[in-house]
Amino acid sequence: MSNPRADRESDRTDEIAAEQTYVTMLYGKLDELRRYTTKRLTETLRQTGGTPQARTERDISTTMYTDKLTQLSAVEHGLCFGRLDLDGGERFHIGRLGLFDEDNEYEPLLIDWRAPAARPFYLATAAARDGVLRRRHLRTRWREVVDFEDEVLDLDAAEQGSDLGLAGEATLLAALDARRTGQMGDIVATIQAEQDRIIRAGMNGVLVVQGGPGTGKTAVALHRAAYLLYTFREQLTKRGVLVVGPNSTFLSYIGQVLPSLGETGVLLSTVGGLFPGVTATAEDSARAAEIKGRLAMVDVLTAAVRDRQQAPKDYFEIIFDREPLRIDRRAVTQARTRARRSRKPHNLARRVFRQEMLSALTLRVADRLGRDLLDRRDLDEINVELRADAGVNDALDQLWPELTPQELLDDLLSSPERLRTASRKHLDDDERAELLREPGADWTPADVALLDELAELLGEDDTKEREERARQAREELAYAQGVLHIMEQDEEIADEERLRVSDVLDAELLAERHQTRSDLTAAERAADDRTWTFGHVIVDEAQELSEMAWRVLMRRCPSRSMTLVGDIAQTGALGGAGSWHDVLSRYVADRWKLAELTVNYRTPAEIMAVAADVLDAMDTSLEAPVSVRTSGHQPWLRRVSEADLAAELPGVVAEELRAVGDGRLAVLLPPERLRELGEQVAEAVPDAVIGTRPDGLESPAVLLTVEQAKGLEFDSVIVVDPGGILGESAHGLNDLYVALTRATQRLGVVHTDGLPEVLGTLAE
Ligand SMILES: Nc1ncnc2c1ncn2[C@@H]1O[C@H](COP(=O)(O)OP(=O)(O)OP(=O)(O)O)[C@@H](O)[C@H]1O
Repeated sequence: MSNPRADRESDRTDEIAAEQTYVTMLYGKLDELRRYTTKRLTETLRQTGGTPQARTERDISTTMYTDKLTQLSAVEHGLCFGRLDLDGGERFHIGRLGLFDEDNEYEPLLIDWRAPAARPFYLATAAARDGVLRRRHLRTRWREVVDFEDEVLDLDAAEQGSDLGLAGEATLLAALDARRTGQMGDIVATIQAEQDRIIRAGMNGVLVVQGGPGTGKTAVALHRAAYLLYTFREQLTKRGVLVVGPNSTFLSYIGQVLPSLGETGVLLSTVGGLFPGVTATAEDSARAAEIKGRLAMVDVLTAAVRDRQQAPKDYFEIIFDREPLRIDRRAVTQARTRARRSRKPHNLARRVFRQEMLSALTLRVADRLGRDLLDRRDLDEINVELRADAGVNDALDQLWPELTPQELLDDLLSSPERLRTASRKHLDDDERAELLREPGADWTPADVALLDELAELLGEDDTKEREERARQAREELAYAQGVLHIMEQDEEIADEERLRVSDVLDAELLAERHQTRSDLTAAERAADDRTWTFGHVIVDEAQELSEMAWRVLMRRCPSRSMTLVGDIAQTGALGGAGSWHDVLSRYVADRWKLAELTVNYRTPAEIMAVAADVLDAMDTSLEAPVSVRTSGHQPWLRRVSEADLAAELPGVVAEELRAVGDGRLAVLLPPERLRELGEQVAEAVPDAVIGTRPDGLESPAVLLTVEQAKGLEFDSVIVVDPGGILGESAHGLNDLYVALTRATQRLGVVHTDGLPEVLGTLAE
């Protein structure tokens, strides 16, 4: 008698075996491609000499083969993760890159997840099948197929499906339930339809992706970068893609996603990292950051620059040609007005100022000598002498100095006098006091936006740099000629018949070899160039950016091809966004599109029920995203007296660490408490570290402020002193909402005095 269950098992085993054969063939193809690419790269690297064109071609090939190899090694895990069975009996396997059969008219063996043909894998539903009969999710471990999940797209099945219309539900839930590693993973195998529509949206214009916590905004933003690079490769490889995140911890959390998708040509940065040569290592108070982020700072900085364009009260004298030469207010203000009217930035307008002043001083000297006796040539000579005179130059430098953004901002923020003059109309005494700092103090992220603004206001007179670069190039060429000459002499002595060095290597090429920058990617070049403009800019946690930070980003993206992802309900920064309209109207009026994500893939329903009350208290019109799953763990609540908190918290943390097993735990505290308690917990619990350390996210337990935890997730979270988090800033409710929604499995709340009302459900 046949046993239906055993039959099903054996069918399944056969199917897995068939898939294994196919997947093994794909890996064979991948290995072959790797060998071929390595060989071509080695051959290219071995070549030398040739025409400039041949060298350029070689450079291009080297970059191409290197990129290809990087891509081929990135797709090793989960190379093939899906299959589509279509109406006509056709079948496609879907994977991390496209593979073709060269022996069979380049028939596709594996379809890149970004190719149009792969789209139904993410979008097809029983109600809108798009020719798809069955969608198969393959689960693999290394190169082995371990299981699969089939979805037959017929309407009966649709009726039994989940309300959220999830694709590959079992595979998705398995991915969501997995332990977190401290590094974000990619989601290519389980992208959901609402996410796919955003990932593949057109590249032009500004797209805002608004979504609650855990809706996959970060994941979508990164997959969109990979999609755009695939689809608009040529355009974007030249200009590069910039992905902006809120802090360096977040950047290291997401750092592996794009490389795992085979994409390396993306610059990941904070706004604070966008000014070459400046590293923002200091921190502002929340209030100082808010003040520095205000749009009014443009006027303050403009005034600060004007303040450096000085005129004497009446006059002053310098010695020229052994006689006093008077520089009076009228001549200076006239030259200053002309220079300002040129509308050039300060350092470029300086040339106009100097020319005007030198002309005025020439006439003054001519008067001294008797102007009637002098002709044009005499006047020119005087002008040249004045220009070369150290005393004259010193005087002109004082009146209109050449300035760097760093010098000017440092002077401004460390001088009560200068700051008062520049900000008289815009800041009050308290606000100015908040900004004052020691001269030479380290830069903060908010300073960087000011430096960038100043770089625009000051401009850069790069005449000298250009001359210097030309001089260096000439020197390198001369050096290379010299080297070749010496080598040739040696060779002539050694062997007259041998091929001469100059036959294979010319001086220009040798000089070029000294220049190491030619093979940099667009992203690498962009990182060193403040004026670089990107092909596309993606901003994560975009709600946190200040007005001044937006100006930095808009400058980097004049085409306004941007994807901005965030959640207005999670705004924590005092100067952050209250609405997307407020942020964008200044730059693109109402020409931006909004896409929304509504399903929460991170936070289980038990935790979301608690967080939803906080959202409701913030704004009753906001809707919490719907959780895709429950975890089976009810959030817990612990009351500890204020006096016992320091003594008891390490025990609470240790107990939760045991409960979470090999998962990761975050302890979130108000900033004041973190300083107080952090060290104590870290000392008492060996597995716990304070979060800003580089290994923070990798360790079993990490202590963070809410701001530091923004965008991150953990298997378990303990929120300490919710009342303190609420009271910390005007955005206390937003911060508490962020804190509560970081966990994928478990949540605990430790409070000291009365439990805040918004967390009432926890006590029930
Ligand atoms: N389609 C998906 N398949 C598998 N995992 C997913 C999917 N979408 C999202 N996730 C997972 O859900 C978690 C939350 O995603 P993500 O961090 O991108 O959300 P977010 O909207 O940026 O959250 P927040 O606003 O709280 O920072 C991540 O672990 C992500 O990998």
